Amino acid sequence: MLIKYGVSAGFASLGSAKNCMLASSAVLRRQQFLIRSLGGYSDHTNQERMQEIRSMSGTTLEADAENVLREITPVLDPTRHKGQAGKIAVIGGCREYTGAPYFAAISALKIGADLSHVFCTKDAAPVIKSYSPELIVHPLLEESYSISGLEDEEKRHISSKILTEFDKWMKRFDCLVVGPGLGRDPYLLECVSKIVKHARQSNVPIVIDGDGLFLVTESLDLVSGYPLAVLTPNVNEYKRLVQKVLSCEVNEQQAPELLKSLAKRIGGVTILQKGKSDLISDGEIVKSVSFYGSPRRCGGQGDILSGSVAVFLSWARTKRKSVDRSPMNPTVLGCIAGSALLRKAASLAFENKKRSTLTTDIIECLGRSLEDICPAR
Ligand SMILES: NC(=O)C1=CN([C@@H]2O[C@H](COP(=O)(O)OP(=O)(O)OC[C@H]3O[C@@H](n4cnc5c(N)ncnc54)[C@H](O)[C@@H]3O)[C@@H](O)[C@H]2O)[C@@H](O)CC1
Ligand SMILES: Nc1ncnc2c1ncn2[C@@H]1O[C@H](COP(=O)(O)OP(=O)(O)OP(=O)(O)O)[C@@H](O)[C@H]1O
Ligand SMILES: [Mg+2]
Repeated sequence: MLIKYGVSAGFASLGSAKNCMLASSAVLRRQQFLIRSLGGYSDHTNQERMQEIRSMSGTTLEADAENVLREITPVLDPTRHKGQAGKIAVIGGCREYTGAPYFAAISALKIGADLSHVFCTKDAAPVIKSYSPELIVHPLLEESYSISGLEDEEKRHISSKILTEFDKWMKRFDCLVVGPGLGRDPYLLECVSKIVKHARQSNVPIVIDGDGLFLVTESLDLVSGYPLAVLTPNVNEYKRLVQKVLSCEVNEQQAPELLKSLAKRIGGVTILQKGKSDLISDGEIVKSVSFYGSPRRCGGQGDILSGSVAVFLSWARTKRKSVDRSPMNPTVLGCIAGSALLRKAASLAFENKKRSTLTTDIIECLGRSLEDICPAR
């Protein structure tokens, strides 16, 4: 069953009937705007999409994303110390991909986390360090090529040293992002599987993205039944997940229902299905973030999203411990906030840069986008 808007939002600030009506009309206006903005396209898929959005109006999925952002973003309190606004670690970065972990880790800082670490392969580390002095970069992981020629016993020894080293850090993190630019090397992925298992034992939330999704699609047990796991698949990653778990093809017509079944089947993990609209489900409710971002599809936007979700999820968990005003799962709140902020920043960047908009331009707009919604004072 899809949750009706206003009941699902559940924030105290939306508690009165009057406020609910105001909020509903704001959502309707947003949907009408979205329908208008899609109206310029004539291809079949977009016609279907318009129909889908119209049919959502009765039982609207659209999250009240700005309110979510306001609710979970902490005030800048001078009594707080370094680390209290979030300590994030990205596990990713290999010989091919150094941009993805950088985008995820720097986005976390730009939003407001205090510390952002990257655990990557030895070869990728100097490159990632050279992008930014703000990141703490650990040249920890090994790929098969760097240990080729070693005996199996030695390989096992290296793998256990990597795990021991990571364990020293793990409990300090509020959230891990596993996968941006991780690559698919079997030795490296085996090591990362062990890291995920340890993180889970320690109840550290984990956002799984990029090649991390390749890993968990092959080994669902890693996340199955873990409520602090968030999966952020793009269109391909989602197709693979649906085929593996539900043994069927993706059906655009029943996207919310399919997503909810998938999240439920993986034991109540939260899934953020990226696309024209971002759809989010924890197996209980489904929410969407649909307002228009940018028509540029440059690589790296999903990496911004995974770093952002990690920060907002951590903030939502902290807020829940202190006030507990929202009945929504903190992982769902983190996804709504991350998706909304990325789309707003992409839209701002596109206003300025048009066709030449790149991921770094979007990252530069994260701060202003959040500031517009939650002024720092
Ligand atoms: N600068 C970088 O270092 C970047 C590295 N990235 C990393 O690259 C690795 C692979 O990620 P991918 O996103 O390419 O993996 P995917 O499995 O999504 O994509 C694999 C192939 O599918 C194609 N594809 C992607 N989106 C599609 C769509 N909407 N419809 C049809 N085909 C589509 C791609 O062109 C690619 O050839 C991950 O580790 C990821 O994190 C990306 O995050 C992009 C930026
Ligand atoms: N067709 C689209 N129209 C509008 N926005 C989109 C569209 N597709 C994706 N997005 C937005 O871009 C964000 C990143 O999604 P995308 O599918 O590009 O991820 P990705 O492929 O994992 O990216 P990356 O290149 O970082 O790996 C999504 O959260 C969504 O908000
Ligand atoms: Mg990606």
